[in-house]
Amino acid sequence: MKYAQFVMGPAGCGKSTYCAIIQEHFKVALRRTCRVVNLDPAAENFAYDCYADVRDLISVDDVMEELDYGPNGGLVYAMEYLSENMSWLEEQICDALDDDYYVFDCPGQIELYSHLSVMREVVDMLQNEDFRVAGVYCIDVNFIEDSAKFLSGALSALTAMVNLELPHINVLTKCDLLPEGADVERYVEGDSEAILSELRTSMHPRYRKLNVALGQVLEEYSLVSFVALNRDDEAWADELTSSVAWDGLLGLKRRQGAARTSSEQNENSE
Ligand SMILES: Nc1nc2c(ncn2[C@@H]2O[C@H](COP(=O)(O)OP(=O)(O)OP(=O)(O)O)[C@@H](O)[C@H]2O)c(=O)[nH]1
Repeated sequence: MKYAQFVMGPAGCGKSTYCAIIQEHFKVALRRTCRVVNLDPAAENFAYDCYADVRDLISVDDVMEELDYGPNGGLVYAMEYLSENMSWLEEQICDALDDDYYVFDCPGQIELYSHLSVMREVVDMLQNEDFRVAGVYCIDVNFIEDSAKFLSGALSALTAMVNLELPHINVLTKCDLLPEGADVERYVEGDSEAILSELRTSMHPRYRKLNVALGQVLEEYSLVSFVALNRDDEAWADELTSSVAWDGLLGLKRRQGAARTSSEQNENSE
């Protein structure tokens, strides 16, 4: 079994930063390699060591220049090109061994998770190659400025979850930007009642039934809760590996055990 995280979320929410943190955590704390694959043909730069880059196959800049497309049309064209050339991605992961760990830095456009099929095709391909894949959906703290924004962020996470049918974890990024005393707990703990009660006062009564129904949907999918990430908090990544939910979905703790065992074996044999 090989492992992969599919890191998704709206543009600029901190996906690449999350990938860089995870890669560093694997290196320093788990003493393991984590291969990060960039799947965003519009990416400009990232802080991680990139193992494979979709821009070697096609980039949005090339599509815009050669076909005179705009950035959104260019992104869709590039991702459809990837879909038609899935063998390129297969080649990038064909040397993956049992227990290897990959993280895929995905583009943010919601179309890719609502009605276009390419991301699902990538997941299917990985699963066929014996990867256990988990979805990690990032939204940043802008989405918790009020409950209506949070609802829209949670629904976009739900869109990705139902389309990819992956075990799914939400991450609330950029928590260092929260104002002092901000009430983040109700989002992190998944207190849908508190969120609905705020919506009751902030939105027109005509939306009340709809909001209650949406709250129920999110709760039933366990989508209200988020793991809070502050890139400057070094303890975060450690907490991640010791969390039962993360371990169960992402296979991290087991891998840590495996890493220790193999390094102990090395020490013993020296
Ligand atoms: N303050 C703060 N800024 C962050 C954090 N994470 C990311 N950023 C900043 O947010 C911006 C976007 O971060 P990225 O990691 O590139 O976000 P992304 O989702 O990969 O962006 P796209 O690939 O363009 O969709 C960058 O300027 C980051 O430095 C964080 O935890 N705190």
